[in-house]
Amino acid sequence: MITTKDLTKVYRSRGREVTALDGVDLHVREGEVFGVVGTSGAGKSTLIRCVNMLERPTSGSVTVDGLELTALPGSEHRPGRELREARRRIGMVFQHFNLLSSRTVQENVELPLEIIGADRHDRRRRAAELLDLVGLGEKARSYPSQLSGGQKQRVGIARALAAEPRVLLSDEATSALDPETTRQILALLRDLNRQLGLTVLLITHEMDVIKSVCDSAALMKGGRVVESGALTDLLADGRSRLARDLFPLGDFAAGTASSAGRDRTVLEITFQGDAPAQPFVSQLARTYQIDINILGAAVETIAGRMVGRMRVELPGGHPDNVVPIGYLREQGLQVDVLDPARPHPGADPVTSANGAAA
Ligand SMILES: Nc1ncnc2c1ncn2[C@@H]1O[C@H](COP(=O)(O)OP(=O)(O)OP(=O)(O)O)[C@@H](O)[C@H]1O
Repeated sequence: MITTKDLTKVYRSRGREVTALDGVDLHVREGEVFGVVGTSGAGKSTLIRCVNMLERPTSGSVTVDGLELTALPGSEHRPGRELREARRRIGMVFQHFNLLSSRTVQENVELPLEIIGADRHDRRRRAAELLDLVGLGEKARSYPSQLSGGQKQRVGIARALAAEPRVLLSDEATSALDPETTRQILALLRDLNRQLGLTVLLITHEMDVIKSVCDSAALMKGGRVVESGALTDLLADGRSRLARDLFPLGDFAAGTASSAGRDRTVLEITFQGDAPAQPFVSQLARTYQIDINILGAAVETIAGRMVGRMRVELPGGHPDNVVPIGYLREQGLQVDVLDPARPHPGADPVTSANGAAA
């Protein structure tokens, strides 16, 4: 639904050049919620602004719903007719809502319809429908200053949907909201994605946003996408940095004090879906008559799916445990053997669960 190929954006100001995007390839499938995460300055805002051509990329292509926007004439400030029409089919939600304070809620939602010349009756009907859809039917005559942050963002979402877009872009839509309101707005985005078949591309610096609402994600760093994919695939990849940030196990020691100096093997076992139903630790202990030390465990719901991770210690070195490790893998579990000297595979997280830079 959205594809960028080798997208670059170089800003030039006062003789300096800043490469904000450095060859970004992104593919967002129709009907999915796709999150782009990364620390400040990674290029997320530039990417989303290039997707709807609020910024014209320096090179590369952007295709949305089968139309190559980069091939359409016009600059970012003076887009041609085709580009203006294509942009209307892309809704955009902003961090600071961008509502007009002199207009009522209803009039804010009607604005995109006024611009495309819809008649008054249709505008009113459509705005009323959208306000009901976002749960704000009774606030139609209020002004933005009379609304809470969450309500303002609901108006922003209703306005973004006015021209019936197939794609919704969200630029840090929940960053200015408290955690409970964030949860409600993300749930609304998810509902709209499902009810309307809307494809959603959102950018965020918060891993929790990715975890609670996205089907797929990309991690950006220094203007590049360093990793991307469906969350379930990323979580099944022991080397995925995104997976590790999405689901940190915590700072469990790679080994215990009692085992210090002794030969041991530390495993990290990741399970998804039905796999946790199996009592694999006790089965392993019984089958191979070994004592298993559990160093840490956590279970989370990510992309609507239960995912668990457990760190265990087995007696003996890696060569002694090849058979038990093979047994676990045969059960459909993902098993990573940790290096005791470097206990966190794929370490060097770029964001933490609460979004702070690491
Ligand atoms: N209009 C501009 N002119 C010059 N440089 C810019 C401009 N906009 C962004 N940049 C630079 O491009 C880089 C990427 O910025 P961008 O805003 O896309 O990052 P971001 O990941 O969205 O960061 P944040 O989370 O802080 O918004 C940064 O180095 C930034 O300073």
